[in-house]
Amino acid sequence: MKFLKKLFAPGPAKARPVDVKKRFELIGRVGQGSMSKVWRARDSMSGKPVALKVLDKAKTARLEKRFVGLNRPPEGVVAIGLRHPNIVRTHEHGLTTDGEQYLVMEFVEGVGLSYLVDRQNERMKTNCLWYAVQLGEALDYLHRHQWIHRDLCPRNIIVSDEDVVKLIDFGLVVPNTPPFRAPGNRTGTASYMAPELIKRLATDERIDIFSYAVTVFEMFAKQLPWKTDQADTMESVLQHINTPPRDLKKLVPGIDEQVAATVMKGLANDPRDRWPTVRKMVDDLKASGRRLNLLPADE
Ligand SMILES: Nc1ncnc2c1ncn2[C@@H]1O[C@H](COP(=O)(O)OP(=O)(O)OP(=O)(O)O)[C@@H](O)[C@H]1O
Repeated sequence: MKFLKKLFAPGPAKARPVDVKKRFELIGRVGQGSMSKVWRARDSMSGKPVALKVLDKAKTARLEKRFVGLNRPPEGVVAIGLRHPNIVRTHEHGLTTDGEQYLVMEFVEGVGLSYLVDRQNERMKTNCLWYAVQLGEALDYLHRHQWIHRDLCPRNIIVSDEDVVKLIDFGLVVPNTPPFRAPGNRTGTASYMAPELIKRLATDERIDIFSYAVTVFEMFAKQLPWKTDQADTMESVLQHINTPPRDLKKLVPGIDEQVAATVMKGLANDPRDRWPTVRKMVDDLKASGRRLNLLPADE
């Protein structure tokens, strides 16, 4: 309850809207997400390089309609409170003079996890398990702080030049409270959505465990657990929702049996058959990592 009170307590007096074009030197666009524009920028107040994310007003309003009456905290409010080495640090959030939400973040120099999944280069092969563990730590942090991410997938993850995994997008995060766990909308990315979410049943943090397992499966195999000729749509996902996933061990012949089994358990159709917590799944991956000598010495 304390958490809820804090979350919905009236905030400090509203900050003034910011004219981002005046305040920031926009060096170049780095990303076009489906909901926003992101720039590499320099903050004229601090002189520091930052990532500036400006959310599309119309698209954000459409998304908010899906949570009407639930008082969902906006992305900036969620992001500003997160402090974890595997979560991008948000320094500031607010409204632009055009009425758009903006976030100022640390700029992560690196590549998208989607790129590494696709390339399957030496770097990816050597670090795959280590990246998976780091991502799991970020998710465990979110769950311990009573959030459900709802959109975990390679598109929302950057791997820094120092091989540090950073979760970057909190646009669909919801509090892990009864109103948000009730059956309802299907926001997220279709191929990573848990069956209970697709079937519009009650959900909880185990939907993230499913998305995490799909992501890790893809990191090892380059392919999704379910074969599909079609794009990432709800229709194609509905076609395979009741069929078992492909066996990671068969798709990636050299993979360690325990690692493969850990990932497959995260993909169980019934959430009760999945890992009960992401902590348990990450600890299992970590134990394999230590046995196989695939983690840094201090892990
Ligand atoms: N802090 C950051 N540092 C460097 N690049 C970033 C940062 N944040 C975002 N980006 C880049 O901007 C892109 C879009 O960001 P993000 O995923 O947060 O936007 P979005 O509109 O919520 O996207 P979507 O809804 O499609 O997932 C990312 O894929 C990444 O390339």
